[in-house]
Amino acid sequence: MNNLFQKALAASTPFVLYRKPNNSQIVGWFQKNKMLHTTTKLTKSCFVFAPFHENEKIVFYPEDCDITHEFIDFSVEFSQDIPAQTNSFEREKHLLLVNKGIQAIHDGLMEKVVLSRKETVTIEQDKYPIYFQRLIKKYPTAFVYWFYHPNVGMWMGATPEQLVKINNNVVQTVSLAGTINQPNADLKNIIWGEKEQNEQQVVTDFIMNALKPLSNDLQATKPYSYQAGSLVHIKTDIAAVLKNTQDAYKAIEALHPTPALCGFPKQEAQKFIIENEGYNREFYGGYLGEWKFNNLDYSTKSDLFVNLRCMKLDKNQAYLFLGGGINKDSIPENEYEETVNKSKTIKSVL
Ligand SMILES: C=C(O[C@H]1C=CC=C(C(=O)O)[C@@H]1O)C(=O)O
Repeated sequence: MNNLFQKALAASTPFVLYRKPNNSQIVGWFQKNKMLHTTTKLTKSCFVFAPFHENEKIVFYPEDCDITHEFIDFSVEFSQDIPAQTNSFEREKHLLLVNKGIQAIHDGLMEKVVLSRKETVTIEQDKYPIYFQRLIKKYPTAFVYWFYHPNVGMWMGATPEQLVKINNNVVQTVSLAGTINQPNADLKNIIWGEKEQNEQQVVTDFIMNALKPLSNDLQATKPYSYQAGSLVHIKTDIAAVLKNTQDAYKAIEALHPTPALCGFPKQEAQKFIIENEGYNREFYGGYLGEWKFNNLDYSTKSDLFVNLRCMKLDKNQAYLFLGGGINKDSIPENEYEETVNKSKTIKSVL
């Protein structure tokens, strides 16, 4: 087993282990004490763990952490896939929520809202490292992480969605939305429905408008099909050259949370989520990763991901966070089914 796992298991102090997409190294940040560092604005270089709601404090690990890199050197067994089970109470609850969202869209309150539910699964506490190893092996193109802070809790996930990759004055991001369940899909030949195309276009338009004031050179690819585990999404790659490198953080403030996790218009969707979802998303739908900023020359080199396909771990329980984009063409039963399919990303490693 990698030394990093042993170190994480023995740690009572805050840590994060992560493996970037298509990378053969695991990075570990270990804080030297139990302090909880929070901020409302990212200024110094750090590992950031930001919540979904912008008015809640951003957690970060400062750069003076013990930072270690280690090549992936383990093999791990997979247990048999447990078929995803339908809980009729959870299903009814989600159908009611989605129906309410569709009604609000028909009433003209908003165009799109991402509605989610939190599902509890029984797990084995001594298998946390195994769950993490399985995520690493199973999702080579995802950002896979294991985060722990005594005041925040333990989180783990395998996200397919980059929030931003920033290299000085170039910001790269993606519009990722629309879902079908199709393992090993023939990506070139997928025909997307209107509901999914619209759902993703809302995200692309929002990102382009958010970045426009900060850039004179903004480009987007055509939408294409992207495999994330057994699911396929629609994806557009977007790149902006910033007028001012100092605006890197403004780009994050303008983007987060995008309509891939929140909705459009942002304020209305966020209000609807708070008033109707019935639980606090905490760090689900937030973002995490490396924020590198040098205020002497204003250089930035950051790699941040949206926190989804994730779970919060508490002893022998895992809480899975499962959401989906709702628009005027949504069919509630299909939306529930989509959350069941999304739960397999995590359930297949438990
Ligand atoms: C909100 C989630 O996924 C987002 C990312 C890709 C596709 C999505 C969708 O089809 O609804 C969501 O916007 C989630 O996995 O919890």
